[in-house]
Amino acid sequence: MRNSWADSVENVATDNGGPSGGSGASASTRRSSYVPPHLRNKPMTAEPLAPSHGGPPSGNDRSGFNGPTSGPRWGGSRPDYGRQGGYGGGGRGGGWGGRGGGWGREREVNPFGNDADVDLEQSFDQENTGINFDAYEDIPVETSGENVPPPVNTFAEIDLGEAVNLNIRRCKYVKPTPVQRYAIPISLAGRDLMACAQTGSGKTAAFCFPIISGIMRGNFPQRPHGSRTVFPLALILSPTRELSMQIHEEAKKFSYQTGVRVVVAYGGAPINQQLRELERGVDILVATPGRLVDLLERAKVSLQMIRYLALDEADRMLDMGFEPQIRRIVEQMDMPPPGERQTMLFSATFPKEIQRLASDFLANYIFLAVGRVGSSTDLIVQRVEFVHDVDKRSHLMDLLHAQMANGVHGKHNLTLVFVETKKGADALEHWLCINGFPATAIHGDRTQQEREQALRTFKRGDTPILVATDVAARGLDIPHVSHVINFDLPNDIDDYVHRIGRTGRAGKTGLATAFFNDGNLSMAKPLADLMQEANQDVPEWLTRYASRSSFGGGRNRRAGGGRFGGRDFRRDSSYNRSGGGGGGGGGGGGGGGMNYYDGGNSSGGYGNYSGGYGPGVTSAWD
Ligand SMILES: Nc1ncnc2c1ncn2[C@@H]1O[C@H](COP(=O)(O)OP(=O)(O)OP(=O)(O)O)[C@@H](O)[C@H]1O
Repeated sequence: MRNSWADSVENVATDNGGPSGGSGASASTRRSSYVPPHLRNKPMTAEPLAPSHGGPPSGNDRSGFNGPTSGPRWGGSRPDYGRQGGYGGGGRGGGWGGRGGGWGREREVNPFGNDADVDLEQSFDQENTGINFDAYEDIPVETSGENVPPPVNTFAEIDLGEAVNLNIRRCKYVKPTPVQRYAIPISLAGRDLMACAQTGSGKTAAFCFPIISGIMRGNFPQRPHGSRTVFPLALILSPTRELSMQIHEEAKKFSYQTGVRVVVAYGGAPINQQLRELERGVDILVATPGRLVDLLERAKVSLQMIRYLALDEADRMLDMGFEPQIRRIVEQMDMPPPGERQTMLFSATFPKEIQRLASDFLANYIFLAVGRVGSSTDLIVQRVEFVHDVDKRSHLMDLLHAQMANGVHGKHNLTLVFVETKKGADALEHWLCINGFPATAIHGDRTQQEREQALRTFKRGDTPILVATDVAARGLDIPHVSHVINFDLPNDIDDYVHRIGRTGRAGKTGLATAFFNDGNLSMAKPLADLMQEANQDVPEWLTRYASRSSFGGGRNRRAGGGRFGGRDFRRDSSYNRSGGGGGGGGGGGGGGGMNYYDGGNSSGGYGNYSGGYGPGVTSAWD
C-alpha cells in the first residue's frame, strides 16, 4: 500500500462562576498599554522567536509576518494605538482594552503538554520532509467564484505569522493538506468561503489558521468595555458539544503563545464556569448553537464585533434541525452582516439545497471542493453485508471475535459501532459488556459527564468499543479508530459518509462495515453509487437492490440524483436562470448571470486537473 501523508508525518516525528460582572476589567487594566496578541502571554525576557523563513519582522509588526498580504477587508497590521510600551504587565483582558481577548498576566497552559519545544531550525521549506503526498497527487479540486487566490504548496508560502508557524511545527504538520493549500490563501485574502473536503482532511486547521492569524494582525476598533458583556472577534459554531470541545482544544494549540484567547461554550456543562472563562477574555468563541443563544439572551455575549464566522459541519448546521437557531444567531442578533464579517462554511458534504440556504450568509464567496465531495476517501475500505435484524448481534460478535483473533482489537485498534436509537445504543452496550467485550456508549440521553467519560475511555482504549448514535458521527477526530461498523445504517447517505469518516483520517487507512437489509432499501442506490465512486467492491446483490430502489424513490436526497453534492450550486443552470435563487449575498455582485460563475477552475492536486476520473466515470462535478 502506498504511503500516506499522515504515516509520513509520523515517520518524520519519530525521526526527529457566576456572572460576577466586570471585576476582571478594572479601569486601570483597561488603560494598560497595548500588547499585541502574540506577545500578551510572554514575559519581558522571553527570547525572540527565531523566524524560520523570511526576514526579521520590523516596525509595528512584531508578529513575524513577512509583510502585508492582501489581508482582511477591515484592516491591515494592528497599530499600537499610541499606548505606552511594554508588555506583560497589561493585566487581564489586555490588548484592546476591556475584557476582550488576550491572556494578560494569566499563565497560558501549554496545550502540547511537555512537547512544546520544537526545533526552531526545522523549517517548512526544508527539502525532503519525508512526507509523501502521493495520495493527493491526482485529487480533483474545483474552485468557483471571482478572482480565486492561487493555492500554496507549503506552509512557508503562507504568511500566518511566526507564532502560528511554530505551533504548526509543534503539531508536526509538515505540509498543508489539500484543503488547507486552497482554503487558507482564500481566507487570508479576506474572502468568504464555502468549502467541501473529505472527512479527516484537516478542515479544522483550514479555518482556524486564518482566523488566528487575522486576529493577530487585525486592526480592530476597541471593544466596548465597562459592561458585563464580552465581544468576541470570531465565532466558530459546531453541531455537537464534543466537536466544539475538540475544536477548542485544536484552536488552543494553534493559538498557543499568540495571545489570541479561545473559549468554548456548550450545553450540558455548568454555565457559570463558562461565564468565568468568558470574563477572562475571549477573542475566538467556539460554541454550540443552543448554549450560545442562552448566552446571547443573558447578554453575556455580544456578536457586534464578530469579524470571522466559521460554521463547521455547515450542512448539518443549516439542515432543518438547526437552521432556525443559526439564522437567529447570524441574522437576528447584532452580528455584522455578510461583507462586514468574513464567513467560512466547511463540511465534507454540501447538498445543493443547503448550499442555497447557506449563500444567505455569504458575500461574493468562493466555492471550493477538494476530493470527491460527498464521497469518502479512498483510504477507507468499505464493506457491506446483508444481515437480517435478528442476526445483527451475532454477526457483530463474529466480526469482533475475528478482530480479536487477528490481534486487531485493543488499545490501538478502536471500533466504533453506529446504531439508530439511544435505547438501541444502551441495549447493545449492555449486551456487549455481558458477553465480555469492553464497550461503552455515547448518545443524547446520557449526561454530559457520561458522554465525556465514554469518549475518554474509548480514546484511551480502556473500552475499545464505542456504541454511538449520530451524536458521534461528525467531526470527531479519534486516533486509532480502525473499524467503523454501521450496525444500523442511517437513512441519509451523507450521514453514512460522516460516520465512516471517523476512520481513515489524516491519510491513515481504515475499514467500514455496514449491515444492510430490507429495511434499508432507500440507501441501496446511494450506497452502491458511493462505493463505486470510491472504487470499492459493490456486491451484486446490492446492485440489484439499487436498481429496484431507484424506481421506488426513497427518502434519500441523493437518490435518483445520480451524483454527489459537491458542485457549486451557483453553476447550476436552473439557479443561474432564476438570477440567483433568492440567495441574496450568494451572488456577490448580484449578477449571478449565466456566465458569472463559469470561471470555475478545476485542477488536480499540484498540477492541472485533467479529469481525475477515467472516461465514463461520473465525477462529483459532472
Ligand atoms: N497539515 C497537516 N499535516 C498532518 N496532519 C494534519 C494536517 N492538518 C490536519 N492534520 C490532522 O488530521 C486530522 C484530521 O483533521 P480534522 O479533524 O481537521 O479533519 P476534518 O477535515 O475536519 O474532518 P471531519 O470532516 O471528520 O470533520 C487531525 O488529527 C489533524 O491533527
